[in-house]
Amino acid sequence: MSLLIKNTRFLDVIEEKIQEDMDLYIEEGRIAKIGKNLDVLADEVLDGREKLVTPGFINGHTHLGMSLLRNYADDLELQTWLEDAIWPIEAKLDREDIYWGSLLSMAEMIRSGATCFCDQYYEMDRVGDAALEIGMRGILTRGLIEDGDKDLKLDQTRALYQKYHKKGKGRLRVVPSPHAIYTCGEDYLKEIIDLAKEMDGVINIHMSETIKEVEDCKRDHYMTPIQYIESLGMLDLHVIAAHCVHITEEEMDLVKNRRFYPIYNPSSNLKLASGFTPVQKMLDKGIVMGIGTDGDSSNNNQNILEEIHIGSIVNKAVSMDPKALPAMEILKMATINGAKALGLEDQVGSIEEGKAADLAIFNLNSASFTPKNNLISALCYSAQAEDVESVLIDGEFVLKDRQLTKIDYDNLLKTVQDRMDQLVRR
Ligand SMILES: CSC[C@H]1O[C@@H](n2cnc3c(O)ncnc32)[C@H](O)[C@@H]1O
Ligand SMILES: [Zn+2]
Repeated sequence: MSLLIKNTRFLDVIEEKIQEDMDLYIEEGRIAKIGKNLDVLADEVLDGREKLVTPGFINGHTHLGMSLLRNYADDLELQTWLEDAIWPIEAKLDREDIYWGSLLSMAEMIRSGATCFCDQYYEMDRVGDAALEIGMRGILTRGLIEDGDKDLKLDQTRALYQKYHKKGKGRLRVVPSPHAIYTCGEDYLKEIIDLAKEMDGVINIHMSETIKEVEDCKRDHYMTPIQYIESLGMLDLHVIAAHCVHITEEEMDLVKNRRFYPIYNPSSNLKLASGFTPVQKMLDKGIVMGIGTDGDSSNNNQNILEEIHIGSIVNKAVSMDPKALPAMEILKMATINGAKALGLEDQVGSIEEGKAADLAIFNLNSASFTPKNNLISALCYSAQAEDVESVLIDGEFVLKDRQLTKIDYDNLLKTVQDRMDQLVRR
């Protein structure tokens, strides 16, 4: 199956510009050729004149199964939200709730142009099944909280790795994932680090999200959270570190030459009142960052375009600098730098020959893109999810003319509603 997108524009995150009047030739799931007036025959030709093609966006931190809990527990700070509201109801979620909730989150992500995620949750085999069904790329991480089942959870991570790592033509990865330093003790964290070394040397964790986390860490370990994980040897790994809201300059210096990748979650940090991530400071130190939506009970959606927009403008206001986190910089966080953060830059994150054809195709005949003064600005500041006309993953349409191609969307919405109605009665 081959596809030629003719006479189009695309977001080039390497050259940091919009490439105009280009042809993109996609064959066997890859971007095979990029150029002007390509002389190729394709099974399908798409007129790209009123379109803008971007790399599929990368959602670097999610809890996909949480979509059943959208608008369920609002207006609380992290610890109260988790302990009094979220963990009690999560204990009632079954495997099928998590499957359907994850499918809904994936549908929402695709409908806003995202093609890849890094998810931390429970029942991750069902999240993997949902990803295989809808065709998404992603990292599956079984969230590890230390309790009576701690060894069982490590075994579940091993089993997940055996069954899902590199499945779906290599689109899925499995990575060990301590939930946070405040839910895993020192020995358990060390065991997880050892497990990560046995696997691919990658770890996914919530880091320095709240002032309470930092203060408790200083009280218990006489170190800041990043000094603490360094003392455990975690910084020898590739670390996908969600949040990093309360990170000091010293900590930034500690991680800047390591494979430590903070994932910015602006909506969640705003809604849980966790604080403001010093994104521009970290970027200035050369730290590579991704961006993520977090879960549906702290965001409360999986719209990656909204995250890009909010993430940029909040950072400007907080730093009182309109030049902070400009459109191209945050678009890179959602594409090439997000791919680096997840260790997937050889495969995705940019429109380059040889990379997987994970692409979002925007329809420019919309208010958000009219007039076409600056398409990079439009993607960050005015684009809407409805402008995402089609999405390809591995060269296959997963969204075509706003229709999800692999699943029944109406049935999905109905099933999630039914399951939530049942859940509250359980
Ligand atoms: C053990 S699976 C993942 C676990 O994380 C919870 N969670 C969701 N959002 C956050 C957040 O912002 N900080 C910390 N923990 C979070 C989720 O509800 C699951 O219980
Ligand atoms: Zn999270």
